[in-house]
Amino acid sequence: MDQTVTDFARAVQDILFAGQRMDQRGWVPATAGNISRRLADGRIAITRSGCHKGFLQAADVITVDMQGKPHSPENRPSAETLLHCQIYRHFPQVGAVLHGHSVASTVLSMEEETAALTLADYEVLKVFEGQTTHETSVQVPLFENDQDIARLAEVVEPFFGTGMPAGYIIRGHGVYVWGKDMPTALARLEGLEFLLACALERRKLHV
Ligand SMILES: CSCCC(=O)C(=O)COP(=O)(O)O
Ligand SMILES: [Zn+2]
Repeated sequence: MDQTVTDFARAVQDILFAGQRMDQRGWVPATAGNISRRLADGRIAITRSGCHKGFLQAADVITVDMQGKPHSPENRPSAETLLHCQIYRHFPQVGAVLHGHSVASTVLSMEEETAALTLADYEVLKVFEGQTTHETSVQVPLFENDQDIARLAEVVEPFFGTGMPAGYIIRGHGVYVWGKDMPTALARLEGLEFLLACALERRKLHV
């Protein structure tokens, strides 16, 4: 079989699996969230806008170019496609991007008054690249939500230069994470969501 076809078919399987996994964990309620995978030929495979991520069909995965333009004009890619493309442009080694709307990321990002969530002293911090001990802290940047995704991307843009080890959160909206491939991105998301759930539990204990 043609290599381009095989690569796209694998990307579709990766995206469907990720959607089911994220749905099982309660991170993509209703039609929330979006999922993408870089293809070997430079295109991006991404979820169609408005699909439930737990029940994705192969036809719900479409392709866009690095500027977010769909290859078939009748296809409407995720409303947040530009945020995926931005990550792929900044990190050539990134192969998959995930966006979810968990309770913990939504609530904590609305409650936190500073510009980042600090996650410190957790063993699971080691899920993030370069972390070898629990005696450390990771800053997850928080950005104001904006329905204008191009404008939101402009606000996020400068942070790529400063290193964003864990991903980022849009306030009251959800989290973005990425990895070299889909399993790595899913592991990062699982690690980050665990840490956010811990942080939320601790805040509840301390009220
Ligand atoms: C019901 S969630 C609102 C839109 C959103 O934030 C999201 O993640 C899903 O948008 P998409 O266009 O990718 O389906
Ligand atoms: Zn969203």
